[in-house]
Amino acid sequence: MTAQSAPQAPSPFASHALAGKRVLVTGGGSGLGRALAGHLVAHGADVHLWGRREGMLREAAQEAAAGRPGSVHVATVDIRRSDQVDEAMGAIWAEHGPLTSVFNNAGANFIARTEDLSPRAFEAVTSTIMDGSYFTSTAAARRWIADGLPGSILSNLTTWVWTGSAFVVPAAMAKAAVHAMTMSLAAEWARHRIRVNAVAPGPIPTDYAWAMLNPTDKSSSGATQTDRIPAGRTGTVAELAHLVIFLLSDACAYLTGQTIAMDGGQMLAGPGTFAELAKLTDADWAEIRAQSKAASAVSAAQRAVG
Ligand SMILES: CCCCCCCCCCC/C=C/C(=O)SCCNC(=O)CCNC(=O)[C@H](O)C(C)(C)COP(=O)(O)OP(=O)(O)OC[C@H]1O[C@@H](n2cnc3c(N)ncnc32)[C@H](O)[C@@H]1OP(=O)(O)O
Ligand SMILES: NC(=O)C1=CN([C@@H]2O[C@H](COP(=O)(O)OP(=O)(O)OC[C@H]3O[C@@H](n4cnc5c(N)ncnc54)[C@H](OP(=O)(O)O)[C@@H]3O)[C@@H](O)[C@H]2O)C=CC1
Repeated sequence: MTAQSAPQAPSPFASHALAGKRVLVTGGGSGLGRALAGHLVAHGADVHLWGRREGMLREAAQEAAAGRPGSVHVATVDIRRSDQVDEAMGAIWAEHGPLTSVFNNAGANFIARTEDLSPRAFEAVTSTIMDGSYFTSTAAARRWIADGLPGSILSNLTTWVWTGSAFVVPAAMAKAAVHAMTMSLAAEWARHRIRVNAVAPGPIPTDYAWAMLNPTDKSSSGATQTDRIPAGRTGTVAELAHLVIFLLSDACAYLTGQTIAMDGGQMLAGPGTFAELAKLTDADWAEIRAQSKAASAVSAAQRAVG
């Protein structure tokens, strides 16, 4: 299969689609969170970026706020620490006003044989994804509920929540836990007008994810190979941004409890399917048809009825 080039995917949304929204993006100093921040600002949102590296957060804010100075704010927060999360959330409420939306995007991951992982390695990954998403979501929601305000929580998961994945077991487990949180809190908090959803992107190359998931020339796998994706390419930040903007907007106020995959068909083209036959030529298919029809004719000739 030849790799397809990504379409430009212009935004289908008006530039005010997120006007009045104040969105927290965890893990906003790098990768997807950093790139998404610019799209959120371009659609009218004010954005708060959290992460542990102050320099990167400041650079990211400058980049994202280029079109609207003052629209992006940063704070250094380790989301594994509930005390830090609560203090930083309180500071947003006090200094900027209530958030409208939380995007649980921060993540930690690396490929490793599970039998080699130390307890600290397991915890480094699971606490970032699971505890961090829980602490951040509840710190915002407690305030929304107390203030009688609506809110929207969105988490950045992966298709491993449905398939699992070998060699990234702590991340697959923790993302599945956040998937469960998404469904559970959607039902619990709908009466407070708090929506809880998630996205599950397929591969969208970012520097750190690829350093962690495909670090050597022997570590390439179906998870990161373009030719194993039916769409023939990886996803783009713009495509993810459009889904995120829609889910954070008021256009889908009745949509809650859902995890939406956007992976070019990757998850559905696993090794137990025939998806790899997309590489066959017309001649290959003609030969396949001839062979299977011949086998069918033999079997038909042996039938006693019909
Ligand atoms: C099946 C269908 C296919 C689907 C395909 C989907 C395609 C792509 C999907 C991508 C999904 C998700 C990707 C990502 O999340 S990528 C994000 C990557 N970004 C990050 O990880 C950013 C944050 N990362 C970090 O902070 C660090 O990398 C780390 C996770 C290691 C945590 O750092 P921290 O400073 O907290 O921890 P330490 O360095 O002190 O280490 C803690 C213990 O962990 C051990 N360790 C660290 N690295 C490794 C390693 N590479 N292998 C094994 N063990 C490791 C370390 O030794 C410490 O343990 P000990 O004290 O016991 O030694
Ligand atoms: N790239 C891809 O193909 C895919 C990515 N995803 C998900 O998208 C998200 C972003 O990944 P990506 O942009 O690729 O990778 P990055 O490594 O660039 O992003 C991860 C971010 O999380 C932050 N982070 C990690 N630990 C903490 C912590 N304890 N407290 C606060 N922030 C933290 C990091 O900043 P710092 O280290 O400064 O704290 C970093 O900015 C992840 O959840 C990932 O699982 C999902 C599917 C596919």
